[in-house]
Amino acid sequence: MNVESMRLINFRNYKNISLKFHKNINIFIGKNAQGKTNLMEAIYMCAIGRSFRTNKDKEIINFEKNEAYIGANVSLGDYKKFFEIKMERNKPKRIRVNKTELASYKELNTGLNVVIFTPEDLKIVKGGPQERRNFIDSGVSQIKPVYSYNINKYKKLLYQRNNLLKSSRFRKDINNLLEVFDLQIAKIGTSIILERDKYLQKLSDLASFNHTKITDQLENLNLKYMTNVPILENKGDMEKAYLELMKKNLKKDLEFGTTEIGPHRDDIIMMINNKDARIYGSQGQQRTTVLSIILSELELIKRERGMYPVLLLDDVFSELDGSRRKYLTDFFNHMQVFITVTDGEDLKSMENLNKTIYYIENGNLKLENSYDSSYR
Ligand SMILES: Nc1ncnc2c1ncn2[C@@H]1O[C@H](COP(=O)(O)OP(=O)(O)OP(=O)(O)O)[C@@H](O)[C@H]1O
Repeated sequence: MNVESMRLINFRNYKNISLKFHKNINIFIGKNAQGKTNLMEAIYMCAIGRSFRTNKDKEIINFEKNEAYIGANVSLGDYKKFFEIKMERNKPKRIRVNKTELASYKELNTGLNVVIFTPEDLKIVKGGPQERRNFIDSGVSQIKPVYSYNINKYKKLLYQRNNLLKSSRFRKDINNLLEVFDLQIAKIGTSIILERDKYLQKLSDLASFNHTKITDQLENLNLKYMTNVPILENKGDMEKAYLELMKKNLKKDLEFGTTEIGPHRDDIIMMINNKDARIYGSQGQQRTTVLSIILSELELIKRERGMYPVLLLDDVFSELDGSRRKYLTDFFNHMQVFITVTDGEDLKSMENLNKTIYYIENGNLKLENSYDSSYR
């Protein structure tokens, strides 16, 4: 799959531009604050329907304007799609695919897949459990769109349950009400845990393979999914065990006004040579862990969707040392990649690869002729 072309109108610092992309490597070179990440954001939005930087669409609209537009022609194997996103101040954004309007951006999930790698991703290792849950949720959603529906439903039910717990003193019917909620929560929570567990097992095998190769057999990476609900083979039995646990914990839940049991407390433990990477990993080891995981995500999407996703590398390429950069570059043959750099020097490892380079200055683009090594 690849993004063939894109039109941006009043999108951040781009007034009105049309871009044609290379089906393999695209590079955006520019000094700081010129608009490189803005382009990554626009591509990401075509796949996921929302930004990776903000939940507020109005921030994306050019400061001086009231509307913004993204249009993108996307090739998905044998067929093509035309995505359009229109944003207006103080109105929900509108999304069209092949000129048909979608009811919500969540419906967009079945089209284009993207994997993004930014310096912020270090949080997957270093940050709190919420960062790791978000990471796993966005990974599962890309290959199983119904999953994000379940996550949203679960969050709503949990919010309502916690509100009920907090108001329990004023309600005589609290036990009956909670019973209704708990049945639904255990059902949806079980599905979420099983999906996460399945995804993480696959991801862990691939990440461990990548990590060993990147580190020249020196390090062994192991990812372990942690949940406070027992994972059982039979889904019905698991739901029952989940409900039992909720019942056992009810006294405590009522006391604190929050729900203890469930996937909102899940975490992923990342072990390098049997030591917790979050606590004992050096900055370099943590970075390599993220790289191993991101590369595994690409492979998982390929397995599930039959095509590699589009890869967005924002500000990370120059941060990697030579051998890691080489390992990453070897993946580039298979997919469309977008890379941002501030300095052309960083691109030496890609000298002989086919690519398109855009120079970016204050929301203006200059295209350097596409370079095709096969004509040399
Ligand atoms: N809504 C907006 N309207 C107009 N300009 C905006 C808007 N949002 C951000 N910008 C501008 O976009 C620029 C930042 O763009 P971007 O984040 O893409 O930079 P970058 O080239 O990736 O920089 P760096 O290398 O520092 O990461 C800034 O000049 C900022 O003022």
